[in-house]
Amino acid sequence: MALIEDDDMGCYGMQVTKHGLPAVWVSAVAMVDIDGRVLMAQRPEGKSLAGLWEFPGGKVEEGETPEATLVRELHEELGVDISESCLAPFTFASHSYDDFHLFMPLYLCRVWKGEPHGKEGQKLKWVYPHKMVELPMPAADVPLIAMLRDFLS
Ligand SMILES: Nc1nc2c([nH]c(=O)n2[C@H]2C[C@H](O)[C@@H](COP(=O)(O)OP(=O)(O)OP(=O)(O)O)O2)c(=O)[nH]1
Repeated sequence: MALIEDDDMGCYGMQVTKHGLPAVWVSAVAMVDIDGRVLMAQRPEGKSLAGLWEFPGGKVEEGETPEATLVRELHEELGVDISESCLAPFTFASHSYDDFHLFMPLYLCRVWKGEPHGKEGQKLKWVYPHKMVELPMPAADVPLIAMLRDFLS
């Protein structure tokens, strides 16, 4: 007998939290350079949370693993190629915005091919974790800063 019935699971991407918010799964990565700096990208005008600095990544599409999302997103957004085997699970964010609940695994990656550049016009910045508090970031990301600082410094 299945431990969890299909009806209990709901359709992928249609889950709701107890507060009635739709669950949105986003996969994100802290790309770490040789100096221990992390690549941050600024959300462009016209998007939600515009102007805030975020970890590269994006929404997990139906049928995708979070690792596959990052391989796709980093290629599309930054023009870099990564291998799934170079993605180390690090931590996650779980945060209720007004209209959805974000679940966001955060990976670490130290190896990639190519020089990251904002293919969609987004600004990029390499930031030491102890300087991240100075950057405006999405609310979901704020608890992740201390974890990166502790781990990387
Ligand atoms: N990539 C990324 N997204 C984040 C982070 N923190 C955070 O709250 N988010 C949110 C912003 C977006 O609502 C969502 C990512 O969506 P997305 O980047 O794939 O798509 P999008 O800009 O078109 O999103 P949207 O305008 O439809 O909200 O996750 C982060 O560190 N990295």
